[in-house]
Amino acid sequence: MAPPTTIHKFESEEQVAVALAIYILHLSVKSIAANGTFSVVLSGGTLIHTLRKLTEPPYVSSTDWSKWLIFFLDERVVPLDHPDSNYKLAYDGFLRKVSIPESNIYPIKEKLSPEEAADEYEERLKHLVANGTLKTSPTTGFAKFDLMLVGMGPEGHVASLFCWHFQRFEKKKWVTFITDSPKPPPRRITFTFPLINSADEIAMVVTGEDAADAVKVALGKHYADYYPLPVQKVSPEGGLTWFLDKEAASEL
Ligand SMILES: O=C(O)[C@H](O)[C@@H](O)[C@H](O)[C@H](O)COP(=O)(O)O
Repeated sequence: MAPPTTIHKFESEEQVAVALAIYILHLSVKSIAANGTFSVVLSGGTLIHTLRKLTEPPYVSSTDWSKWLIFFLDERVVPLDHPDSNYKLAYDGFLRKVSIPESNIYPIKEKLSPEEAADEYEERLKHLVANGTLKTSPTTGFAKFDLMLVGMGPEGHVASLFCWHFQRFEKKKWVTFITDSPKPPPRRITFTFPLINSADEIAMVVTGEDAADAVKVALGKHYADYYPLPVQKVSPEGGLTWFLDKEAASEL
């Protein structure tokens, strides 16, 4: 059965940021009470800016940051201090402003090829499942994160799973790689759909008018028979919640 999908539309990106912070904090309290931790997967892109309210009062003091575990949905294979690094983006815009212990943050390993970096990240996730740090999905056997925060490109890509690129069809691997990403830089690693869809909760966070056409394809009523965009394959075991501003929702 398809998971429940909730669509929130807001007048402004500022309202998206506030609603997103409240939604995340609510989930953090629930997960920490249930598991003792809150495992969160971050995208790059505009999402990190939209997370800004979490770092500000009153939200910043409404969660136990020491229980958060941070992972990366996709990452550019560059040094962690490179301007293209999603880790650097997340660190500068979010992580350095809150008190998540460094040992709870899982960036990619540097100085590996894309293939090696993907394999190493997958092995690390499997180890965290084996030692009980991460939950596992009883249905798929993949790791089950409490929350994935997913952005979407204007042509409907999510993570580094792009239209017309085979990585979107991966069934077995947890993490794979791409060396010809149409969005620069070309060398990246990315979670696969089976891992993404094993999540408890996914928030699709999409703002700005560039995204409006793909939002219409993903959520509109008349496009179901066309070849699906990557974003249309997002279907987590738990809930799916869309956060849209007026511009992103303008074609709905
Ligand atoms: O490496 C990346 O670029 C991101 O992780 C990517 O998957 C991003 O989430 C989308 O491209 C949306 O990006 P925007 O929100 O900037 O459009």
